[in-house]
Amino acid sequence: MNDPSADPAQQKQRLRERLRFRRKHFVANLDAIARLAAFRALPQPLADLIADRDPIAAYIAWGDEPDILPMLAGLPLALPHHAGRDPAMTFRHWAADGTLAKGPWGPQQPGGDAESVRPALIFCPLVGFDRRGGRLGQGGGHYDRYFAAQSDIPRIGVGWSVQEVDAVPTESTDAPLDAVLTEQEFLLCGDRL
Ligand SMILES: Nc1nc2c(c(=O)[nH]1)N(C=O)[C@@H](CNc1ccc(C(=O)N[C@@H](CCC(=O)O)C(=O)O)cc1)CN2
Ligand SMILES: Nc1ncnc2c1ncn2[C@@H]1O[C@H](COP(=O)(O)OP(=O)(O)OP(=O)(O)O)[C@@H](O)[C@H]1O
Repeated sequence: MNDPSADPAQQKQRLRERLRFRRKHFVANLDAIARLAAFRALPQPLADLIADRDPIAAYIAWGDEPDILPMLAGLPLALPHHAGRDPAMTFRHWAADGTLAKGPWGPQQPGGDAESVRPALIFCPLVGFDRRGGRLGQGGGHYDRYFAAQSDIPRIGVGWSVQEVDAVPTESTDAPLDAVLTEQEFLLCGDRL
């Protein structure tokens, strides 16, 4: 379990491995109907929160991440974009019929001609989370850097319920989530939303 002598970065890396394993098995064993239903409907409090926000940053699901695009259909969207295999991440406008290309870190991203934009709210994929808004990502610090630079943009983590832990180890560069969406609940964290 948690090794208190390890530094937070090491603790996070161990936790990532455990939670990716847990996520993989959870998704592989999901009942077909439950899988179809998961993340399909916007919970009403969340629908109220994102109304009139333009654009909303989503992501193209990668591996076992939840696919939130059906839930956001019809809304003005942006997606993360990397110009190269470095941590600098921006967001670009994307319409459902817009082109996508494989990005340098794996996930699909908008094509080169898409316009750069500042999202009004960000949905970000989670490897892990806790109920106070602690967030564990892929470990690149990509979202962390963006959140540090644009700290006023509300950020909502998205993950499967099995990705919850008691407390995500924190470092000084971590920015807490304002809310978490799982297939089971929409959880507000802190008092920004
Ligand atoms: N869907 C999606 N889009 C995203 C992210 C994400 O986590 N998910 N990102 C979040 O930053 C950014 C891209 N950066 C990424 C960095 C690492 C990995 C990743 O999955 N890396 C390894 C994990 C480590 C491993 O297996 O050792 C992998 O391929 O599984 C994915 C995206 C922007 N777009
Ligand atoms: N604002 C920042 N400026 C510089 N380095 C940063 C910043 N935020 C995070 N980092 C560095 O990025 C590395 C990865 O951070 P962390 O383990 O928190 O990633 P993560 O939150 O899981 O990943 P991501 O943000 O990509 O989802 C750490 O070494 C951290 O120090």
